[in-house]
Amino acid sequence: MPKGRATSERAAAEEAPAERTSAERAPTAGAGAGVGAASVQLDDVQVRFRSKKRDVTALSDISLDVSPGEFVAIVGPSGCGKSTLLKLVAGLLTASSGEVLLGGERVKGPRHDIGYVFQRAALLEWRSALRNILLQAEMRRMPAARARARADELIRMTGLTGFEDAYPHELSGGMQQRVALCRALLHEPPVLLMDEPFGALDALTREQLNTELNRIWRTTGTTVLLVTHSISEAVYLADRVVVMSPRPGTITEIIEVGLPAERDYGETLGRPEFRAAAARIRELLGAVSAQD
Ligand SMILES: Nc1ncnc2c1ncn2[C@@H]1O[C@H](COP(=O)(O)OP(=O)(O)OP(=O)(O)O)[C@@H](O)[C@H]1O
Repeated sequence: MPKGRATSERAAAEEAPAERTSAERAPTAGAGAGVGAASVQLDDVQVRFRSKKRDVTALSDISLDVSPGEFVAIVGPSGCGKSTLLKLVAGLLTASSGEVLLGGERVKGPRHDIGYVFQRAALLEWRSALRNILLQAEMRRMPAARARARADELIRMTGLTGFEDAYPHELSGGMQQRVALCRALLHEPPVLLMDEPFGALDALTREQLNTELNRIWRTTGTTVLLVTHSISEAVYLADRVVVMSPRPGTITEIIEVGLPAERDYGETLGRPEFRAAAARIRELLGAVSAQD
């Protein structure tokens, strides 16, 4: 295999890269029934980026406790530090002050056990959908039979059956994002981090994927942190929505959505709890952001 290709394959798998600790195998408190989900805690976190040209405080006074199995959405104006917050949890960035804990353990460096999904699916074009998903297993040396069974299950859940041998260029944007989601979930991560995963999709595909993500979250029981610019996506999917202020990002308010875990899309959008939460978030964000 060419060297560049091997490096790209490693980088792609790193999106959701080893073994969970016993602390992370705590029972799931949320809606799901499945894998061990981890808690996430940020305690008085501040992040400053310093260079010769500028000194930017991206996050300030961030304290947040996410229970195992909980779904938390993060909304806020562009540049308020949402992606920075996810990178802290993944250990890709270190806080300037304060602490970040995953499953009760301090995050000291990149956490290869988590799942990460980005706006762009970042699939390897020379691998089929199934082989893109199984890349995760190869990098982790998961037993082949277990990996294949899990991949098949995720493929079924995401409606990709029949497209296992299709290459990325043969898949729609929504299907590519489904493959990225399967890859991120293959090793049953204790935490799934999603950074605007559906931002580049059309409204209808986004709705479908929201419904699938709600079902997958309930089935796997993993903890999810989702960054989104869509208020309705945040409220439809989350147990709680964290609303952030413009830079330096602080937490303005945390909204309890108060909806049952199982959510029919159309029915949920008409519910008073949904409308109340969405209205409050819109009010908090004011004119500064958010698509809907
Ligand atoms: N590696 C970095 N070096 C310097 N500054 C950075 C770095 N990463 C982020 N920043 C700055 O930190 C602030 C927060 O960035 P971040 O990407 O977290 O915002 P965001 O809320 O995710 O934005 P968007 O919604 O536009 O994606 C921005 O001002 C950005 O310029």
